[in-house]
Amino acid sequence: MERDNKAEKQSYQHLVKKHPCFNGEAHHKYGRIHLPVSPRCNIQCKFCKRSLNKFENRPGVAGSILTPEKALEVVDKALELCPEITVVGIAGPGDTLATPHALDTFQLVHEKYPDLIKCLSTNGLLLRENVNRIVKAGVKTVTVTVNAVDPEILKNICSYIFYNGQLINGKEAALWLLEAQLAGIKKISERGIVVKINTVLIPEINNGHVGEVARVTSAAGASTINIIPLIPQNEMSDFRVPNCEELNVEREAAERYLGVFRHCRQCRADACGIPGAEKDFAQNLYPEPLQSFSHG
Ligand SMILES: C[S@@+](CC[C@H](N)C(=O)[O-])C[C@H]1O[C@@H](n2cnc3c(N)ncnc32)[C@H](O)[C@@H]1O
Ligand code: SF4
Ligand code: SF4
Repeated sequence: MERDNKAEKQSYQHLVKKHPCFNGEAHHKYGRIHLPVSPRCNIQCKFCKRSLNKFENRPGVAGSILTPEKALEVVDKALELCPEITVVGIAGPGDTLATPHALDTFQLVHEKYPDLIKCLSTNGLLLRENVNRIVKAGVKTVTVTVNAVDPEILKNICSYIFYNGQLINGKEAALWLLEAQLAGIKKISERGIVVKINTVLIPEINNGHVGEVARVTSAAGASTINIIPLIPQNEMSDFRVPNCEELNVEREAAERYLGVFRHCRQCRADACGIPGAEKDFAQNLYPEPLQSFSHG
């Protein structure tokens, strides 16, 4: 058993050493490409506004939506432009498990580039039922966005979920989502996948609660947390951005339970290059005009 733990620890360290978004030291050295293949979502976070455009620099935005086959071509080109890329990530613009395109894409990328780290970001609603497919597609790191672990708080962040053909809202939606997220984190971490939590810090809604998010998700199997400041959008466009002190308070509370990643740049869903570097290669990859959200 001890040997297994040691081997697990070594493989974890080997993996995160080259992942710019799980490890602060790798952040300035290695690159990632986000493939925008997932147009739709199965829940509605009150702060999220998905858009197709070339000018906004934030999550939920991409210039176009790619098919899995086109995404593979984009990886070929990206590796030529930026050989520092070690991670192929899919982070929207919608949810990666709401449509099959992300897992189809990872499967194609894994067949051609088995050594690249595949990283999937999800709200977790459909995580537990997709564990086998995720593992088979070569995914090694999963980010689950968990904004609260108390349904009374979560119901103020998530308007509704669409689950098993049913639209559910309010506290019931929060309870379903939370149950799915924790069961999914547990199941996927038991398969050796490294799990990071994303928590959007929303002043007056979930501040003072992120330590609890870290405690509960750590017990479920997560290893790292990324606490990201709210970008006021959509139903939360009148909210304020948390200040540095508020962010630090939550990071310190979370650090008791999980490693804290402090370098997030809140990238677009089609970012390409070393996070935070001046040059983003997306403009070289997508010279063509915008496409619509059609292949959902
Ligand atoms: C656009 S989502 C796509 C992946 C997946 N649906 C999820 O929610 O994890 C990627 C990340 O962006 C974050 N995000 C979206 N809108 C945001 C906003 N207005 N402010 C801060 N973070 C935001 C989400 O919470 C999530 O962690
Ligand atoms: S789960 Fe992700 S894509 Fe869906 S609404 Fe929330 S932040 Fe946006
Ligand atoms: S959004 Fe944050 S975690 Fe994701 S690629 Fe950018 S810097 Fe890394």
